[in-house]
Amino acid sequence: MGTQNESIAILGGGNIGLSLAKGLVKSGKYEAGQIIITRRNLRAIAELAEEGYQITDDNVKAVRYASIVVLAVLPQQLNILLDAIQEVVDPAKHLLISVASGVNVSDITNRLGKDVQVVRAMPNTAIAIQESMTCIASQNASSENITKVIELFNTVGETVQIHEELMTSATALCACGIAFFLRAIRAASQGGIEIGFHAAEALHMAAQTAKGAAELLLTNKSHPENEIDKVTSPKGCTIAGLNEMEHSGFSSALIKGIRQSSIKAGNLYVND
Ligand SMILES: NC(=O)C1=CN([C@@H]2O[C@H](COP(=O)(O)OP(=O)(O)OC[C@H]3O[C@@H](n4cnc5c(N)ncnc54)[C@H](OP(=O)(O)O)[C@@H]3O)[C@@H](O)[C@H]2O)C=CC1
Ligand SMILES: O=C(O)[C@@H]1CCC=N1
Repeated sequence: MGTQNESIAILGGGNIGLSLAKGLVKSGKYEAGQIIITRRNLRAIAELAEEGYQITDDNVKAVRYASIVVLAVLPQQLNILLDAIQEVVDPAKHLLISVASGVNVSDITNRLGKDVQVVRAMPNTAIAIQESMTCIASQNASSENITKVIELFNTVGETVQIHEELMTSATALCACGIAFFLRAIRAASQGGIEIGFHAAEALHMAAQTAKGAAELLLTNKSHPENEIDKVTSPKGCTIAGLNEMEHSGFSSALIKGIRQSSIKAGNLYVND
């Protein structure tokens, strides 16, 4: 057994559900056998059984098995799932964790018709390598259960507790954000190819450079402009490149993209 005794059901073994499962096992705090993963197309996760995870297409069975239940389906798939597990959700036994974007705690408790404790968590896909930035919020969970969820996600990265009304913003900045930075790294590598590097080495060089930039901020707790000032030699090539990027709307594009994502994140769930 892992160091935790609790069993976890992950309902929706897709991108984020599987990343969470693998991250928890990689952290060493949970064993695969403590985690039961569901999806309708069971064949798509068949190989997980060989890795020791329990897999099933029976959400009711998974909920009965576990004390922590992670809701990891798409927002538009959530109501069907909630209706399916409604009868077996037991407020005295279960703690629900929802990673569904744009779905409030009250949406879930209203749909279930039960005052079960729900903690929302907004991780990103770096959860699979224990590098997630996960935002946590709840309206009705005890501080003990919120701490439990924070500790769970601390095993797969960093966590920050926020007010629920900021969860759509957190989705845009952190969950979608990883894609924005990945696209920036790809663009940098494409520039690298144009100035002489092979694709694979350009990508590696760009990714390690991006990692170094993030580590500088996290280690020094400094502002990006302080670090940028150290790079931009007077009349040099860095400021020439930076200013060219800004003339093309680099910062503006990121800001506008994050705002657009945040608006969309707030409109993902249709409570029919
Ligand atoms: N991807 C990301 O980076 C992040 C996603 N999220 C949120 O996580 C949730 C999942 O997103 P993501 O992983 O990208 O989506 P995916 O489509 O990859 O995963 C959803 C999974 O749910 C399964 N599913 C759908 N209905 C059911 C059901 N009734 N019972 C069991 N399984 C079901 C689907 O498989 P099948 O069709 O076989 O049932 C699918 O594998 C979303 O709400 C999203 O907003 C949050 C943070 C980050
Ligand atoms: O794109 C999406 O809707 C999901 C939510 C955050 C990351 N992926």
